[in-house]
Amino acid sequence: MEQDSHLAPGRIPLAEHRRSLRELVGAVLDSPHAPGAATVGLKRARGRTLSRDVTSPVNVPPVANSQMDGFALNVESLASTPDGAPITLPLGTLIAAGDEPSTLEPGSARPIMTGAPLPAGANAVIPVEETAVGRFAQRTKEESDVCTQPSDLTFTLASERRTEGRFVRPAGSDTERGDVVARAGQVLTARLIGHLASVGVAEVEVRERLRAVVVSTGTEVREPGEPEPDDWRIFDANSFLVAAALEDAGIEVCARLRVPDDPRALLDDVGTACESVRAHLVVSTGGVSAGAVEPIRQAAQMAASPLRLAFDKVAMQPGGPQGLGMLAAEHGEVAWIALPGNPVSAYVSLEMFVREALAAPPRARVRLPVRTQTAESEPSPEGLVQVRRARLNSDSTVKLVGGPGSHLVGALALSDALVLIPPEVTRVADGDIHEVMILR
Ligand SMILES: Nc1nc2c(c(=O)[nH]1)N[C@H]1C(S)=C(S)[C@@H](COP(=O)(O)OP(=O)(O)OC[C@H]3O[C@@H](n4cnc5c(N)ncnc54)[C@H](O)[C@@H]3O)O[C@H]1N2
Ligand code: MOO
Repeated sequence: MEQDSHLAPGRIPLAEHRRSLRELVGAVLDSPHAPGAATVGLKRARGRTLSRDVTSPVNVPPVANSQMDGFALNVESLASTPDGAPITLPLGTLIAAGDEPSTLEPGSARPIMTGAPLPAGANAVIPVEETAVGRFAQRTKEESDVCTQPSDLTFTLASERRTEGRFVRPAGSDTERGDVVARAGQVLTARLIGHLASVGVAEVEVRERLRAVVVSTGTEVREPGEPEPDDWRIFDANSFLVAAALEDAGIEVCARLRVPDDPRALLDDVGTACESVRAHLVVSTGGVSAGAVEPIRQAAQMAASPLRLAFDKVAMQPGGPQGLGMLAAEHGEVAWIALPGNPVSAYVSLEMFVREALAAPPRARVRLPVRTQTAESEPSPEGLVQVRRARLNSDSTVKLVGGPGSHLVGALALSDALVLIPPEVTRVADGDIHEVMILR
C-alpha cells in the first residue's frame, strides 16, 4: 500500500520487513531441525496444517439417495397421464435412511425418506407435500416394520415436474472417489474436517507445529496474579498477548519467560528454554528502541554473543522499531523476532507481519468507510502507515476506538479490526474509505 517516495526518512517499507521475516522463518523451515510430520485423529486436527494431499476413497453419497421425504418412482410410468389428471400408482414398502439398497417394481411408487437409497429402477422423488398424503405419520422403527401404507398413491403432477433426477442426489454428487479433498499446506478448518469425516478419513498427516519461546523483557514488568510489594511496577501483558496471538496463528508456545533488563540473564534464560523445548522460534518484546537500557540490542552486541540481530525502523505506527535474527542454539538455529515493547505495537506487528510469515490463515482485508470518534477528522503521521484500532459496525463501517498511543491495551481489547491509513494521508475525516483488516 505504501510507495517508497511517501515514506518518512530512515523508515523501511512494510513489504521489505515482511520479506525479511519470510526469509527468516524460511531458513528455519529449511534447516535440519525443521518441524516434521505427525499423524493426528480428526478430533485433534482443527487449526493444524496438512502435510500431504488427501484424496477421497469413496463416493459421497455412496449410492443415489432421496433429497426429500416423498415417493420414489420412475417418471416414465407417468408419461401417458395428461397434465391435471389424477395419477394412481400401487405403493411398495417404505424405504428409510439406513436401509439397504432395494428395487422398485415397474409401474409402482415407494415411500422414501430423506437420505434413503433410491431403489433401482426409480429415477425421481415426489415430495410428500405434492401428494394427497400431505405428510407421513411418524413412527418408531418397530412400528414401521408392521405398519402398512395406503396401498395406492394418488396425486396430480404437472408435466414440468415429471423430470428425471428430480429430488435425487446422485452417487458421488458431493465428492467422487479419487477427488482431492484437501491439499498439503491447507489449514484444517471445521469445514474441511467435516469434509474429511464425510469421506471416511479418520486421521490426517499434519505438519508438526513450530515451537516458540515467548519472552517479555523489562525490569518494570511483573507477573499477573503474583503478590508483590512494588505496586508501581506494571503487569506483564505482552507475553500473554503474544503467546495467545501465536497460538491463534498455529504455533506451539512451549515457554513464556519474563526477563529483567539484563542481557546476560536474557541470553542464559532464553538459551536454556530453547534447548529444553528444541525451539524453532523466539518472540521477544521490548528492548529494541533507542534508550540506554535495551536488553535485546545489548544481548546481540555482547562479545561472542550467540544472538545475531539486525534492527530496522519500519514505516508503520505503532510497531516501528523491529529486530530480526538468529540465535545459535545447540540443537540448531532459532529464529528470533524482536518486537517492540508497547503492547499494541507488539500485537499490531504480529498481525501485520508475523502471522503471514508463519503461514497462518490470512486475515480478511476490505475497504470500508471509517467513522472517527467525534466525527471530527483525526491526524495521522505523514510518511508512516498508521494502524488504528477499530470496531466493526453492523452498517459495514468501522469506528476508531482509543487514540493512536501504543500503550492503550484497553482500547485494543475493544477492537475487532485494524484500519490501515496510508503514509500520504495526514488526516482521517469521518466517512473516509480505508483498508481494514478484520480480526474476527
Ligand atoms: N528516543 C526514542 N524513543 C523511543 C522510540 C524512538 O524511536 N526513539 N521508539 C518508541 C517506540 S515507537 C516504541 S514502540 C518503543 C519501543 O521500545 P522498546 O521495544 O525498547 O520497549 P520498552 O522500552 O522495553 O517498552 C516500551 C513500553 O512498553 C512497556 N512494556 C514493555 N514490556 C511490557 C510488557 N511485557 N507488558 C506491558 N507493557 C510493557 C514498557 O513499560 C514501556 O512503557 O520505544 C519508544 N521510544
Ligand atoms: O511505533 Mo511504537 O512501535 O508504538 O509506538
